[in-house]
Amino acid sequence: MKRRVIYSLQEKYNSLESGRLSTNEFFDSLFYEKEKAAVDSKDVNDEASLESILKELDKLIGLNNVKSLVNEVLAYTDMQKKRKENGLQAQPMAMHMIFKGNPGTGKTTVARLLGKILKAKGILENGHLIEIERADLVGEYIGHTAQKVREQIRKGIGGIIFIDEAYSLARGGEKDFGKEAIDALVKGMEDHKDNLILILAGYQEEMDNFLRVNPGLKSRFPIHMDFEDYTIEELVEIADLMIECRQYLLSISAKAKLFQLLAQKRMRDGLHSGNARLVRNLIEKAIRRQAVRLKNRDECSIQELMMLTREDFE
Ligand SMILES: Nc1ncnc2c1ncn2[C@@H]1O[C@H](COP(=O)(O)OP(=O)(O)OP(=O)(O)O)[C@@H](O)[C@H]1O
Repeated sequence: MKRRVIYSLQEKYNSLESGRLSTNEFFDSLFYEKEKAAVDSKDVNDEASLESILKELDKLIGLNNVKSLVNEVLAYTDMQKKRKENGLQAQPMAMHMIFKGNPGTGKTTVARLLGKILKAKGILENGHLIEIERADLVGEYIGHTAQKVREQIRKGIGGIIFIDEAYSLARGGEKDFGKEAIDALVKGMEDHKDNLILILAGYQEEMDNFLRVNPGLKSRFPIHMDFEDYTIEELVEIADLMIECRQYLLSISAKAKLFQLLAQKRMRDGLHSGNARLVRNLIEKAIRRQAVRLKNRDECSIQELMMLTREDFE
């Protein structure tokens, strides 16, 4: 890229010397080259990082509905760009979302990746995620709520505001400042609709109720995504992924033990047993126990340093 610019610079200088370019034209063309080089290299970087974020998304186990939604969004933005280039109307898409699902089903992880993807696509300026809850929005006296909401909106601009257990905003009924927080949020998301995405997240049933008692909200959140509970087999695949990321290995008997533990937990606590969050906790605990098991050894092979055994999960 640099060589091409320098070469054309030499050419331009020759044109200036021979009088084919005026001094003004010469300098204008220099600015054009500089800006074009910057835009080109930004495109290349964005493409590269988009590819690596999409790979990260693809690696997540299951979540097929999420993956196909991301595909739709990417296709839509590409088509809008092409339509614009051809002089057709291009509508920006409202992308406020509702995420419904139990804890540990990947809602926050997906929201974080979406932020990065939308940044790489040039839809959001920063793509950062701020995670907030009722206490960050609802104040204690008149005027306090509006001030708190404004502050959170300010922090979220250019990225995503993720409100966990969003239905708790409606918890206190008519007299509570929660209703004021909802109204102020709606105003904020309208004011900044081109550079801010709001995601309301929480348990399926509670979210459905929340949207039923606030009918005006539903239409403002055009994208609804259900995060299903993982099967035990999927949880074991998630475990494999987490272990690989941390550069550990799972012995065959450790894997069988992990399967057994996950199935027992699911039997005992049902679908609230923690999904992928439970897997992460079990693995982190096993890693600590492996450390205790090995700490008095004089020497450890690489394999021993990496292997989690059945006893680490007992
Ligand atoms: N499909 C998946 N593949 C791999 N890892 C996953 C998957 N889903 C979740 N995880 C991992 O499980 C952990 C918990 O996920 P996350 O925090 O996104 O869940 P959540 O639905 O937001 O839960 P909570 O509501 O409790 O915050 C994270 O470490 C995340 O990376």
